[in-house]
Amino acid sequence: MAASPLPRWAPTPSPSRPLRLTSSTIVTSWCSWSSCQLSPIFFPRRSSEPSTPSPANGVAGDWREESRVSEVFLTWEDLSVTATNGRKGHVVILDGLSGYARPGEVLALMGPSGCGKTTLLDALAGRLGPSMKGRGDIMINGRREKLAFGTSAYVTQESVLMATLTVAEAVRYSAQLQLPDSMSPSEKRSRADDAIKQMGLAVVADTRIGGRVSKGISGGQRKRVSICIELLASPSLLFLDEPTSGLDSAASYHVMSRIARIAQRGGMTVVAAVHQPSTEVFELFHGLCLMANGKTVYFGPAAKAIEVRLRN
Ligand SMILES: Nc1ncnc2c1ncn2[C@@H]1O[C@H](COP(=O)(O)OP(=O)(O)OP(=O)(O)O)[C@@H](O)[C@H]1O
Repeated sequence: MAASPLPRWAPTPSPSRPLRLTSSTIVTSWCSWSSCQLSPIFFPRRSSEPSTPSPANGVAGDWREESRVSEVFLTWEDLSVTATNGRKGHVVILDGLSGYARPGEVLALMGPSGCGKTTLLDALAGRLGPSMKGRGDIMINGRREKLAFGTSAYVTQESVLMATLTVAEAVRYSAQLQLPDSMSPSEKRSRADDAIKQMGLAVVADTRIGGRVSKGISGGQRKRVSICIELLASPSLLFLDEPTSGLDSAASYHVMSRIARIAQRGGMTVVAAVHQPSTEVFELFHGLCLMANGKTVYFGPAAKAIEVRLRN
């Protein structure tokens, strides 16, 4: 069998399974944002949890049984990524990052262009390319486990949508293809229609998506269609790479507020790389991971980051 290009510790997708909480799932109790030590970096303390397998403590690093979880506490500890870069040898892209993302909350990854936001998202989502090598621990609910297929979704910067389809057609076709055979076509259609409503796309459901040649829905609506398609399988963990890039502040707010609301209602964990958000968008974030040169320079509540900045 060919070796997987993905790092051993990455949450790798696996064959389709229902999303249910199993007895093997440990739901760890974390300190609340407010009680955590602040700046420069803090890390959640776990309750009396069984020892977590990690290279550091010498426990075998093999994946345990797949977890089928309805809520995901995602943590990463001492996470580093290096890229093999021709003559230059190895380039360190991420250097010893630690952090976490919690159910019902949006964690924003911010920092200057090239600081490593997309690489961190890719590492957490198990999507590092073959030229990248990761080291460190990534844990799902306190354990190094595989995520069952459908538990996580990733929305990339570029949306790949067919210009000739209407919004409803695109989402319904995706539902027919993505959702399990155990669902009837009418259940799949109704799931698609619910997702369209949740993302505020009902008014443009019958409008063509459009493209460069034929004008269709707006850029913000297009972003929401891409996210809507990823939400069809009700993922517990959503990765978003620049969900607001190219949008004006009103459209950005519309996209992010929908995501924050869906996360809060459904206990979904969201990790989003975001560029220069407006104040209104920033206020939607629960957590902030501020990065520079592949390192974390602040990890904590987004609201506290402003206080820290004002104090210093
Ligand atoms: N395969 C690779 N080989 C070598 N260097 C790479 C590779 N992929 C990314 N990099 C470098 O790693 C750094 C981080 O890239 P990354 O895309 O994660 O940054 P980013 O913060 O998401 O940037 P942006 O905000 O511009 O999208 C950059 O300097 C980039 O050039």
